[in-house]
Amino acid sequence: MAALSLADRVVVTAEQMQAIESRLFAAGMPVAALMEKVAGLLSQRLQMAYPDRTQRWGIWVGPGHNGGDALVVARELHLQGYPVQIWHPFERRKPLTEAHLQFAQHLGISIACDYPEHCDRWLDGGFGFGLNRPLNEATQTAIAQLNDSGKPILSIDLPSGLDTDSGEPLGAAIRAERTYCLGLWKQGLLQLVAAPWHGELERVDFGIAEADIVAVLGAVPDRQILTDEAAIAALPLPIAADAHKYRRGQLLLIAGSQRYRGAALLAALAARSSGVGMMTLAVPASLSAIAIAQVPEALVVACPETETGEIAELPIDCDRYNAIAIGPGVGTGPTIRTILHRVLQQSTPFLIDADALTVLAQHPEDWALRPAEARTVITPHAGEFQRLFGSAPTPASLSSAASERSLILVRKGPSPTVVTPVGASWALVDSTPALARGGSGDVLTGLLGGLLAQTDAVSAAIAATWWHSRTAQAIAQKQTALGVTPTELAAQLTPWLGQRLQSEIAQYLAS
Ligand SMILES: NC(=O)C1=CN([C@@H]2O[C@H](COP(=O)(O)OP(=O)(O)OC[C@H]3O[C@@H](n4cnc5c(N)ncnc54)[C@H](O)[C@@H]3O)[C@@H](O)[C@H]2O)[C@H](O)CC1
Ligand SMILES: [K+]
Repeated sequence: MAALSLADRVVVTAEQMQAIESRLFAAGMPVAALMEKVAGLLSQRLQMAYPDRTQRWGIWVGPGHNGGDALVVARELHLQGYPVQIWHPFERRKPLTEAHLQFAQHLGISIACDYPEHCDRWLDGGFGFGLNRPLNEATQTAIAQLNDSGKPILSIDLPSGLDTDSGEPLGAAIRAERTYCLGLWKQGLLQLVAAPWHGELERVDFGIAEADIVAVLGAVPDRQILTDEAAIAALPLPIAADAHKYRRGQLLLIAGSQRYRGAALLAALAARSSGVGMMTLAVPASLSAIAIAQVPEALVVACPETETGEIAELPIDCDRYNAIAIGPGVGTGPTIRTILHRVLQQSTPFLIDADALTVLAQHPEDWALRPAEARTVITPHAGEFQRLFGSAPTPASLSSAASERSLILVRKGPSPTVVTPVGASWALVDSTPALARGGSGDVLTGLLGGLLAQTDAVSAAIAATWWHSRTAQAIAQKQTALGVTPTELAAQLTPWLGQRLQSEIAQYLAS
C-alpha cells in the first residue's frame, strides 16, 4: 500500500490554512497562478463527473477567492461547451475575482444579478475559508433560493455559510450534494453539525509541499484524518507465531438485562469478530442459555439478577482480564452503579458505553474512582456526550473532556472521531447514516472491547471505529442503507475485513 502524504491526513482550521497559503505566496507562488491551478483541477474533475454538455450550470460567485475559483471553473466549462450562467449578487469583490468576472463577461458568459432560474446544477463559489462573520439577510435569502431550487449543488472548499472551524452555519448554509475540499481537510467539515450541509466529501489535492504543512502544524499534527492506512496498522495483525489463547487478549464483557437481551448478543457477536483470545460474557442468569447458543466460544457467566432483570452482582474475579467492557443493555439500576464502581477502581483498560454512561452522567463524582494512569475508553453519541459533559461535542469540548477525565473518546455519528487525553484526534471522513439505529452501538462496543483486550486503547479505538463504519458502508452499498441491520453488521465484520485486506493477507501467508 502506498504511503499517504501528510496532505492526505491533516485537518486544518481557517487560520492554519491561511498560514500555509501565506507561506506558498511568500515563497514565490503567484496568487493568481495558484487559483488557476486549483480551479483548473476542480474543473477537470467536474467535467469527468458530469460529461453531459446539455446541462446548464449555474455558478454562484461570492466576493472573495472562493468566488474567483468559481469564475475560473465557469470559464473552463464555458470553453468546453457547457451552457454556463453566472450569478453574482454582490457589489464588491477582491481584485482577482473582479479580473475573472470581467474576463467571463468578455467571453460572453451571461452574468446575472438576480437569481437565474433554469439551471440544472449549481456550483457554489460563495464563500470558503475566508467567511468570518454571519451572513447578511440578502445572502441568506440567496442561499435559501439555491437550496430551494431543488437542483444539486456542488460546493467549492466548504458549503457557503459554514464556519471553517466549527462547521456551524453562520446564519444560513448551502446544502450541498458534494463538497470539493481544496488542498487540506477543513476542521469544520468533520464536525457533527456540518453533516446536514456538506454531502459527499472529496478532497482536491494541489500539491502543497510537506515542509509548508510541517512549518504550520508540526511534524506530528494533533488533528488527523483516520485513514485506512492508520486503521490497518492499528489492527492486532499479524498474530505472533507463538500465540496462545490467554495471550491473545482476555475480555470481560458485561452486558444485557431482561429488557435488553439482544444488546448483549450483538456486542458478544462483534467481540468474537475482533479476534479476541478469550471472552467472558457476564449476563443476567435468564439470558445465559441463549447467550451460549448464540456465541458458543464465550465463557458465559450467569449472574444473579435483580427483580427488574438487571445484573445484581458479578460473581467473578475481575482482575485477570486484559480489558473489561460494560454497557450494552445493562440498565441503569443501583447494582449497575456498584459494578461500575468495582471496575472503575481497577487499573484494567475499561470501555464504558450506553447505559453505563447514563449511570456515570447521573453520578459524575464516580469518575474520581478511576486511577489516573488507567486507560478508559468511552463511545458516546452526541446525546450521551451532552449528558456527560453538559455541551454538544465540538473540537474544544471533546478535547477538554478527554483531557480532564483522561479518556480515549470515540464520538459516534457522521465523521466519527477518536480523541485522546493528550489532544490528538483522528476523524473518519465519512461514515453512513445507516448506522443510526438501535443496536449499531452495541456492535461497536463489542468490537472495540475485543480489540482493547488485544492492543493499546488508542489503536483499539482507531481500528474499531474504522472497521465498524466501513463494514456498514459496504453493506449499504450492496443492500441499501435499510439493509444495515446490526445483526448483519456483526455478521459482516469478519468477511468485510478479509476482503479489504486481501493483499495484506497474501503477504502474511508469504512471509
Ligand atoms: N487554500 C488555498 O491555498 C487556496 C484557496 N483558494 C480559495 O480561496 C478561498 C478563500 O478565499 P478568501 O478570499 O480568503 O475568502 P472567501 O472567498 O471565503 O470569502 C472572503 C470574502 O468575503 C468577505 N466576507 C467574509 N465573511 C463575509 C460575510 N459574512 N458576508 C459578506 N462578506 C464576507 C471577506 O471580507 C472576503 O472579501 C478558499 O476557500 C478557496 O476557495 C484559492 O483560490 C486557491 C488556493
Ligand atoms: K463555497
